[in-house]
Amino acid sequence: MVLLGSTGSIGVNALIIAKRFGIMVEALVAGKNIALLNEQIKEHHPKYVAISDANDRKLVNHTNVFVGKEGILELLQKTQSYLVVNALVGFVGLAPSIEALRLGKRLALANKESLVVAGHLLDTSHITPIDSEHFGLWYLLGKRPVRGMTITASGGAFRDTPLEELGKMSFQDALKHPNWSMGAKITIDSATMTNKLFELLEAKWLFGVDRLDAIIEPKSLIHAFINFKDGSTTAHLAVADMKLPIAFALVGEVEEPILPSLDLASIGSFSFQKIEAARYPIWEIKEDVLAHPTRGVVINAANEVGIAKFFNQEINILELAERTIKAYRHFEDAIPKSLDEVFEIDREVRRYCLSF
Ligand SMILES: NC(=O)C1=CN([C@@H]2O[C@H](COP(=O)(O)OP(=O)(O)OC[C@H]3O[C@@H](n4cnc5c(N)ncnc54)[C@H](OP(=O)(O)O)[C@@H]3O)[C@@H](O)[C@H]2O)C=CC1
Ligand SMILES: CC(=O)[C@@H](O)[C@H](O)COP(=O)(O)O
Ligand SMILES: [Mn+2]
Repeated sequence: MVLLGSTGSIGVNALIIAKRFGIMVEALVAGKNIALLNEQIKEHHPKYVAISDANDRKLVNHTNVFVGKEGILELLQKTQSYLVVNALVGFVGLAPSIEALRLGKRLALANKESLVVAGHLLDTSHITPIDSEHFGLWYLLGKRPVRGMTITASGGAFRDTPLEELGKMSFQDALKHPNWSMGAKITIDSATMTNKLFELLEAKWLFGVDRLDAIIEPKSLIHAFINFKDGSTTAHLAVADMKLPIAFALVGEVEEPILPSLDLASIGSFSFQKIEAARYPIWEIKEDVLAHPTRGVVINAANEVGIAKFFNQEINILELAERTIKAYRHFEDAIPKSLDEVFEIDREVRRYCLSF
């Protein structure tokens, strides 16, 4: 396989699964964590490697090193592997997703931003999602007609913070996810509920279902529900650990233990809460976004600019969502009809969001 984002939270888990199932690792792509990349090279012996920064090339213990965004595409073109795992974070993951699909490879996709910004332009029949909720939905789907789908949210780092204190919370506070250990960007998206908005779009493009919703389940043990036309609802439950969705994405069918079963008696109870826009302002536009799912590129670009500003302490977490909503309303006609237009709109929205 080819693994993009090998030094991240999903990347590290993907290598654990690859080792367990004897999957050959043909190429590794990382960003700035060269120390970990070197350890991975030593253990997995990839034929090709790519990194983000040319200055780090001399630090990499490998002779076939590609560099930068173009380098990732060149590396993909060299590889023979059918399976590409895209665990890059953010918009930077889109071009490699497009290239992997263009090359006829199967795309195991953790980089949900690819689907958020261009889901209507990608061939999802060649994509296997690596996301706990979408894995849950896929696991539950059978032949029976579906009425709707509901995914769960943890509520993120600020689910119990008094509303009047939200504006004072720091980037570091937002990184304290209650249940999952993940990279910084998705953890911030979880605190703002933008991750769940993205996941609704992801579900829309993957499953083609229009009735989509999300609900808070604070234990992150229930990941997804399917409401069938007949009135039945089924739920997918599993320990909060990405190794299960990753194993299925890498291996296909898995018939051996990946995670322990849940002990329902010790869990005792489940509770559910509505997602309120007072705590998660991004939720104000949820219905509109679901009615206009091709506008995800605007939300993503504004959100990425906003996260950088939140990190630099230029704005607080409520302003992050407000700015995204402002951009979403400003660019209401920005509907990409081609992949080129996705890149164009992304650039334009970033310029706009940096101007205020
Ligand atoms: N973590 C999770 O449990 C889940 C994650 N996802 C999605 O999976 C994706 C990855 O998330 P996660 O693993 O948490 O993120 P991390 O931040 O932990 O990892 C991101 C990876 O991408 C690499 N990277 C970032 N920018 C570049 C670049 N310009 N060039 C090359 N490599 C780059 C990083 O390299 P380095 O660290 O070396 O700089 C790292 O290997 C995201 O889209 C996220 O939404 C989805 C569901 C669950
Ligand atoms: C592990 C995973 O799939 C994440 O996307 C998770 O859903 C994030 O947690 P939240 O439910 O807090 O967004
Ligand atoms: Mn998820």
